[in-house]
Amino acid sequence: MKHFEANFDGLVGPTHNYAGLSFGNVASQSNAAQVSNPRDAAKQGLKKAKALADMGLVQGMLAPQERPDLHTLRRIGFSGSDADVLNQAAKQSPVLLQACASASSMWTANAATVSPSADSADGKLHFTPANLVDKLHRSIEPVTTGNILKAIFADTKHFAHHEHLPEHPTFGDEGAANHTRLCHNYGDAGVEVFVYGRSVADAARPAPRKYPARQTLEASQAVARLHQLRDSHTVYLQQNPDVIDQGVFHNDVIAVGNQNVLFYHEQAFLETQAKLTEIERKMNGNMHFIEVPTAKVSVLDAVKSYLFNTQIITLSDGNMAIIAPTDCQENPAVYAYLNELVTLNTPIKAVHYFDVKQSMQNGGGPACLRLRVAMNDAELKAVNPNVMMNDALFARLNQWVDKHYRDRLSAADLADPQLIIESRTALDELTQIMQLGSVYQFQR
Ligand SMILES: NCCC[C@H](NC(=O)CCC(=O)O)C(=O)O
Repeated sequence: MKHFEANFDGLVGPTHNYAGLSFGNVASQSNAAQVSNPRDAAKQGLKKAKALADMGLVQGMLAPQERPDLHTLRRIGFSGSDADVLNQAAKQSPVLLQACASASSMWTANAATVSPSADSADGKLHFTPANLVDKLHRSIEPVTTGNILKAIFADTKHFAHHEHLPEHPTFGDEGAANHTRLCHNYGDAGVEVFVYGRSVADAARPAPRKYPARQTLEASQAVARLHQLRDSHTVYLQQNPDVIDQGVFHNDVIAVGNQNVLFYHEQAFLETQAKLTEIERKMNGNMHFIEVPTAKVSVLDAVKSYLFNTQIITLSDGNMAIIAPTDCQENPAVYAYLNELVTLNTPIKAVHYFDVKQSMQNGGGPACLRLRVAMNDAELKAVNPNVMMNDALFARLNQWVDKHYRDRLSAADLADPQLIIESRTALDELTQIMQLGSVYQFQR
């Protein structure tokens, strides 16, 4: 039986826009009110996904969500026809309309936490959608995310789906962005590293002062229980609150792992040495810890370039490659570091750069755009094949984007009643392309 890591990228939705909704996310805040290009955004993402499929990786796509979310707008008291609801919201509270119109589900690293069958006591592959309670615009994602995941990973013999955690700050959960699974071979029981920003129960632990810590220890522990992980193969690690205050709103902005490689910034964690020792012990040794010193790359440069929001992938020859945003090439310190990294004696031998600027401008790099699912042949056979990337799907989705997406979207456009009609028409067609059934409110 073959074991490997599959990546499921978020297809960027038709309402991709810059609304400055994410306090603590520097790019989101600094690009607020810029005009976006949803068509380019979707195509940049598709290109990256296709390139990984062409490199031999198993690559799927996850469908975007219905936006503007009229169901939520009605739930908070806007009424009448769809056009009335949008019009009232735009007049009375543009920020609520923006929160209900974000295409933020594109960052599927925040869709869910995933534990492969090799790690869980019942031998199933587990999914828990993230509740994303820290941000209003993201807190409305988990129900539809769960519907989409169930439509793709439907077979209950292989896949276990949990409800998102209770919607309270105690259980602030950001999904895979704060979770890294390490292993020697993908089929071996791995070590699941949960990185949290604060502990609710242990208020004595340090916490950020300026920006929110989105992930709590309590949420990480709950997910580990649901996924039936063993303590002997689980590590809880606290993010350094000082870097959260410098814009590291998720752990995947400052660290990334693959197999026995952990690539992270010197300032990423608290109690770094003790925790790395625990990881090394639970992995039974043979780890590659690649620590990037501040002297070579500052936290500021890491946040700007998204050096750590890269994907580390294993190629068929066993070597690893980094999938980086072109922003890393444009930052001299980071580019110099990456050029040096491939010459060092680590499994990482190459870096490939992709332009994902439409997403980057909202604080989402290559790693944010994908949900990793380590699996085996038998499990892959049970996955809905219509979401898997290949020449035909790539061509079909590019046509679909050309047909339905706008090439510019500003805040004012979000109230345009035509936008919701376009979005629903597009998504209805997409659910047929991907054979997802009725996953959206407007289809139920
Ligand atoms: N993993 C990357 C997530 C980026 C995402 N940005 C946003 O939602 C910005 C949306 C806006 O400001 O329009 C976030 O902060 O959760």
